[in-house]
Amino acid sequence: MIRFEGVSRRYGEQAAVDRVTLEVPRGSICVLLGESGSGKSTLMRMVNRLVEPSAGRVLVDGRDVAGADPEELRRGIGYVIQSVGLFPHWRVADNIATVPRLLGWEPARIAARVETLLELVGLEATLFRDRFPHELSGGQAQRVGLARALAADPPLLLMDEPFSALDPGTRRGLQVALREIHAETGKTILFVTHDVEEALALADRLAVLDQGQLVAQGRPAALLEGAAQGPVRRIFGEESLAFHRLATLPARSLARVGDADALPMLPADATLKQALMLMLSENSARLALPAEAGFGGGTLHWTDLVTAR
Ligand SMILES: Nc1ncnc2c1ncn2[C@@H]1O[C@H](COP(=O)(O)OP(=O)(O)OP(=O)(O)O)[C@@H](O)[C@H]1O
Repeated sequence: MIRFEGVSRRYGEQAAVDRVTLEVPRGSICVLLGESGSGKSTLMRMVNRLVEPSAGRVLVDGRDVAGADPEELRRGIGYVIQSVGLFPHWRVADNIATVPRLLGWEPARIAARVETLLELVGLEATLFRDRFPHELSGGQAQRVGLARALAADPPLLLMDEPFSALDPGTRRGLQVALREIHAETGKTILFVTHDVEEALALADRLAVLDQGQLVAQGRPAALLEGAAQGPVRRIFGEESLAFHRLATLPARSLARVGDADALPMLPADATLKQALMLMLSENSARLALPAEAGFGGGTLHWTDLVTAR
């Protein structure tokens, strides 16, 4: 879907992005992770031509974006940023309808689309449609921003630290909402964050940037397998690596057959990190895992979890 081929971006002597080659498969959530100044936003903004590469090229669906008309390109790519950027004097519905209007959709089709999108992002249409941006909380505004980016049903979404200004609870809620929307719509999503937990909560694939260079890429579990070295070790935090690794593994991978009666119950798709958190909060060294298609259910034991590799 997106292919960066040896792309660099220089500002004077400095390479903000340095010879990055990376493929983002169709339908995946690929997270660009790195410390502040590592080049994440610069790399992402090459996709919708807010930044032009000094070298290399960016392909979307096999086509070099350098040959596309920037306005037209951007209309086909959803873009969500931290500051949301809603038009303050427009109601929520009008904000969401920005691109469909530009595309000349009929009013009835636009109104129906706005309703669908508000529901999709978890906002009741009758309550929110006619509000102005200043009548929304930060989390609600970000949901509207997401609805606006999805309005014309673009196959690709670029999301640049969209949840960074929100409190931890709201942020987790939006991460869950985004995963659900992704499962429902199958969009390809390129997501920038410097937050390791957010990256692991969202990513099908991770691309780790350090000083403009791509230093690791792949599935989160593979990336954190064994002893991560160098910048990856630093970015994930040496003392937290084992904990983060638990977030990449399904709880059911360590399930034993056993009597689960009266034990605290995990969701079927929980990770080992969620299991550890539930054990701590419930003061229970054992948990139950529900049966699901292809899995007969079972129990999870603290001793297995702490010795997991
Ligand atoms: N227009 C510009 N002119 C000069 N330098 C720039 C410009 N844009 C970015 N840079 C530099 O390029 C480097 C990478 O910036 P970028 O914004 O891509 O990093 P980032 O990883 O997204 O950081 P953050 O998480 O803080 O947003 C930084 O050192 C930044 O100062």
